[in-house]
Amino acid sequence: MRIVRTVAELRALLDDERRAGRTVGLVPTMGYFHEGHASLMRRARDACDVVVVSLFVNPTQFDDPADLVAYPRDEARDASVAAVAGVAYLFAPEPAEIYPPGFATSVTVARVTEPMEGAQRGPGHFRGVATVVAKLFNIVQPHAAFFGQKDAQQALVVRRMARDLDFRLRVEVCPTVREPDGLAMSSRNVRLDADARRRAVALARGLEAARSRVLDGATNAVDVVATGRDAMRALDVEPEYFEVVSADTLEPVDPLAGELLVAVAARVGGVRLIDNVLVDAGAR
Ligand SMILES: Nc1ncnc2c1ncn2[C@@H]1O[C@H](COP(=O)(O)OP(=O)(O)OP(=O)(O)O)[C@@H](O)[C@H]1O
Ligand SMILES: CC(C)(CO)[C@@H](O)C(=O)[O-]
Ligand code: BAL
Repeated sequence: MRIVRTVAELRALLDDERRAGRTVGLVPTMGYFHEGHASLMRRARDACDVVVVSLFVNPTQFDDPADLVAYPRDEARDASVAAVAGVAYLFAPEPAEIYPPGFATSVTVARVTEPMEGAQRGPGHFRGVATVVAKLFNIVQPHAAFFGQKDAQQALVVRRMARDLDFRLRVEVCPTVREPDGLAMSSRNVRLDADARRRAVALARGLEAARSRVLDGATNAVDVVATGRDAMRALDVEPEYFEVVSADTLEPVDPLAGELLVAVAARVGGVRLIDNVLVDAGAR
């Protein structure tokens, strides 16, 4: 596996790969790899001949400077995880390579960016995500790009942007990988102390309780949300938001029907976590 620092070098390498007839898969990340990241890399390796992983803690998507400073980093360990997963190129640029002096452009996606993470983290969050992902799509020009369902709203934002801006690639969303107790893997989990780690399972428990309530026939989102919130409070965790919405548009559904996204965010011991499940209300 080769570590690449510049756009020019990566472009030259990938031009050679494409000339040789090989397909290219891209896995965008912010590093500090766990099994969720590795599963995306393996899926990309199965689907494409050459896998590029980008490792860039994108400053423009952090509205909270403390969150950016505290974001965990370990490039050496990440490089070995990526190599084992069969990655060909680890693109790990400095911020000035992505945002050179004079940089003045951003990509704004309307509607799906507005609720949940957009409302909590501020309008800059998804603008930062969409802008850097658009740049990565243009730099790498992959045949397919792989994202995790754990960041469900981000995946919808990326799909919307790719469709609206005519990017010629397939966006694939891969299942959430969980710890044995159900906690969704996340780079930020490393910041949980022992008590917070024990209580962090509240997000998965709340989502499971809500899913059961939908599958038991609930038609009102308010009831489902109350069930989910109660299950979380049993572990002394108060959600920032707990929503049951259309999985396609993130808009309210009343009465509950079709493919639903149940999504939650909560601070546990000072660490902000998110999680979600898809529930097919048509299957009941
Ligand atoms: N548990 C997981 N299962 C599957 N995919 C995941 C999981 N966690 C993250 N991903 C995906 O990996 C990609 C890179 O995410 P990122 O580097 O931000 O990791 P992260 O663990 O989500 O970090 P954090 O949530 O702390 O920002 C994203 O597409 C994200 O959805
Ligand atoms: C997609 C992404 C790499 C953009 O910085 C980031 O939001 C992430 O890691 O999910
Ligand atoms: N994993 C989503 C990127 C972020 O938390 O900023």
